[in-house]
Amino acid sequence: MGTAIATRLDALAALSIHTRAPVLELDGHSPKKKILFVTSEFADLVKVGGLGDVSAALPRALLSRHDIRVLIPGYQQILDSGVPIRVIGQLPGHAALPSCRIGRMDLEDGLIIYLVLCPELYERNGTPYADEQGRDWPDNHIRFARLGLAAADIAADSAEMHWRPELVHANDWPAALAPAYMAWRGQTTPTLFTIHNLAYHGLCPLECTPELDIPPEACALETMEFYGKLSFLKAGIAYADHITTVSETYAQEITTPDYGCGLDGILKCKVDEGHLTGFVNGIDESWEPRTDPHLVQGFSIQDWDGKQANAEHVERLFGLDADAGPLFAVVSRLVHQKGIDLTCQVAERIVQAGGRIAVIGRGEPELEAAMVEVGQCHPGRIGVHIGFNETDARRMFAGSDFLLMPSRYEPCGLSQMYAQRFGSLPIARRTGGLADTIEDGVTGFLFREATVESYMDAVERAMNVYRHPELLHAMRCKAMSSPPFWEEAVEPYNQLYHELLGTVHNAALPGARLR
Ligand SMILES: Nc1ncnc2c1ncn2[C@@H]1O[C@H](COP(=O)(O)OP(=O)(O)O[C@H]2O[C@H](CO)[C@@H](O)[C@H](O)[C@H]2O)[C@@H](O)[C@H]1O
Repeated sequence: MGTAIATRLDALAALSIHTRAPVLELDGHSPKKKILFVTSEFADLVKVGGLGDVSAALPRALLSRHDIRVLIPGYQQILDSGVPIRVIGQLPGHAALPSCRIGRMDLEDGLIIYLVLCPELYERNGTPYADEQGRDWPDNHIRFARLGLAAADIAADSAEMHWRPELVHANDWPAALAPAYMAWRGQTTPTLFTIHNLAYHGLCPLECTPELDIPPEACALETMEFYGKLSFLKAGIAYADHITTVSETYAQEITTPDYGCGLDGILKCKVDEGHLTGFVNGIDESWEPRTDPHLVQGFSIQDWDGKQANAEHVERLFGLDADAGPLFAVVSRLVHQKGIDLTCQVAERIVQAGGRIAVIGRGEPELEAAMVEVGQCHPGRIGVHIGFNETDARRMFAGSDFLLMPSRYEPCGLSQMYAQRFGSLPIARRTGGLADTIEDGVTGFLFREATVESYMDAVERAMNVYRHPELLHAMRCKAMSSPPFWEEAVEPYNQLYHELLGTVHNAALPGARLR
């Protein structure tokens, strides 16, 4: 086993792990283009999961190349952030969508955030999508249609903001009506729609069509109708000029019935037309183990003391026995997607084998309860915190030996890359972005089936590596340098923006986009 790993590491070192996409030759003098990035989360201000991280990092990484600005609802948390807001525009209501104002925030690093200011829709306690009890807001269709329509209005210059985007980049179902409203109104500004998670559709009854000012012809099978409902996500797919998702493997998976969430048919058509591409996410530069201010103590491949200091902190925080057993971490939304039920099932076997587990997460009430119960059965060996805490999460990536991420599907996944960067080896299912970012036996451990047996096989391989410090060290070093930073990961978006901006509207982009 150990020899096999060492051999693979040597072979990889000789070959150079990264294969890079060919770089499109762009005119060095091409001017910065105006891009509106439409999203429902932005990590600095409001974050539920990975969409928040990407929305904060991707536009920043593009700032040197484009005049890119973010549009997001003016949630209570954002108004409370203390960053000054100037009102710069006003938009009328349409059907049941109330009128709103547009606010502008200038962040210290130069990124400009536009806010859709609409107190009756956004100024509430809770998350962007749900109340404090986790129940979806009943008017989410109005709240996020308002976001999409605001983007379309800004693209049409209706808000008179003296800034009009040349391309609109919408993300996930909450922003998906932006390209749709633009298409229904005959606006020709190019649009890009990025799917971060195909499982969240943004469904509402067909009867909402007039409320949302959706033309009746849009409620067809080829456009927005989905099993007798309106699907925001499907509208984004149907109307955007191009669609991306966040890894190459997920881009392929979603064209199959197993992963397509009922949309594999339309997505397959998009592939055939050359309109669907997968680009793996990057990580931002705050993921630097030497200097991250969240950590108890920094560390590097030359100086591991800080990793041990973070491990001891995590042990205390989660009430875990201080001993030599491997420390496993779970940092995750506690939802079916993430295979949390599988982790509950393997937890006892990990403990029996001498492991300890620290869990932080929140999500579906049944999975939260199941996780808490597993923790109560193994005091000192499994500690569970229900909640969301960025500092604790970072210390867990830094302090743990392994990250458990047995996702049933994973569009890209960021947690496994954060773990790698902080020297914790992910144990993950070979799916989506996990398959694209983890080299089995080199920068983590992959297993194929969503079963306890398959999962335990990978856990046992990890435990075996743990017993061979020289192998553990070699894998950690490889893992820490493997995740791409956004500075590099953003280049395919830059190229795609240029292609879309230089293409006749609605004409197919050349070449097979899905590789
Ligand atoms: N309890 C907690 N406390 C603190 N931090 C916590 C936490 N629970 C989760 N997090 C953090 O939330 C983020 C989760 O991001 P992921 O990309 O791993 O998954 P998510 O499913 O949310 O994102 C979706 O969008 C992203 C972005 O494209 C895709 O990578 C992914 O596959 C897709 O499912 C990470 O920053 C993680 O550290």
